[in-house]
Amino acid sequence: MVRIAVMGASGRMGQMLVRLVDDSDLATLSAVVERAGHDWVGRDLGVATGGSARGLIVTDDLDEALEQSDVVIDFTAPVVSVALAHKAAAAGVAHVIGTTGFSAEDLSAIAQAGKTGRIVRAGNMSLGVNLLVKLTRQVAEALGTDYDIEIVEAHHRHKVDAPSGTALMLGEAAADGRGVALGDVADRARDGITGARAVGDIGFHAIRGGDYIGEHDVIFAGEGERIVLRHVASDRALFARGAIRAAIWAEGQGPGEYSMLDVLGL
Ligand SMILES: NC(=O)C1=CN([C@@H]2O[C@H](COP(=O)(O)OP(=O)(O)OC[C@H]3O[C@@H](n4cnc5c(N)ncnc54)[C@H](OP(=O)(O)O)[C@@H]3O)[C@@H](O)[C@H]2O)C=CC1
Ligand SMILES: O=C(O)C1=N[C@H](C(=O)O)C[C@H](O)C1
Repeated sequence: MVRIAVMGASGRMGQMLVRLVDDSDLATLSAVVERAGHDWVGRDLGVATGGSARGLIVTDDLDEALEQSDVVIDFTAPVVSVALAHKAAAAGVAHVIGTTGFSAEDLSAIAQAGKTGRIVRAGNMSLGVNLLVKLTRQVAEALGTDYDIEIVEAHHRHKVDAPSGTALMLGEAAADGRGVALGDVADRARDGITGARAVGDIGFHAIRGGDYIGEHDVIFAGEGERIVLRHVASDRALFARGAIRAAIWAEGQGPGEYSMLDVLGL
């Protein structure tokens, strides 16, 4: 059994992960972590989630949690995930990062931790989206810049980052298919007299509202036709299942920063 610690256990993804690790025949829940001062800290996890006591106390002691675990799964916030990447690497614990919204500096700090630690990081842990990443690359390469690429994503009202991690993965794949760097062609905020669309740009649009779980369209708009690649997530369990699969996979790997494409063999 792979011993899994869940970071940010009270969050939307944290609670889903706790449920699905409990259901897994291959993994066991070794620790649940929340930030210092959180009202779950020191409480039994079962009681904190509205059930009966189960003998697992929510902790803010990360060192102790890492000592008891083989892998830590982390869907929290960039500042938390960057610090944890280094701590987990030093403790010899694999780190699955689902957090999104990283800056370029954050990403290079995580890459640094991946020189000694084992990290799987993906802005989306679902099989469907990772397949869509492969398809987007392929279609972008086949069509070229006669087809304008626009990426539209929709998420719940609580989401704090835009574009979504998934939208950025899809944008990277499209740019890669065209042999360009996304940073050179991304158009992330149109407003006012923008001028006509520049050839080769990749546009991003973020809808925020209600209880959307996560929807992504990659639109290839040409003369006389449009191709739309779409993924709709209708259950957060999708992401949690992918993260647990990544945790079990990471346990057997050497140092490095891996993606879900590695985990899924895509
Ligand atoms: N890769 C993927 O497949 C997916 C990625 N995500 C990403 O995961 C992240 C979390 O999403 P979601 O669950 O909806 O967000 P939530 O806000 O519901 O959960 C985040 C959790 O992390 C906790 N947290 C914050 N700081 C710390 C800390 N120092 N130590 C431990 N826990 C901490 C928060 O506690 P508190 O509330 O007290 O601050 C909260 O419980 C986002 O970046 C989101 O984009 C989401 C779904 C799928
Ligand atoms: O914040 C979310 O909820 C999600 N975040 C990820 C992202 O930024 O793409 C993945 C999923 O779409 C849900």
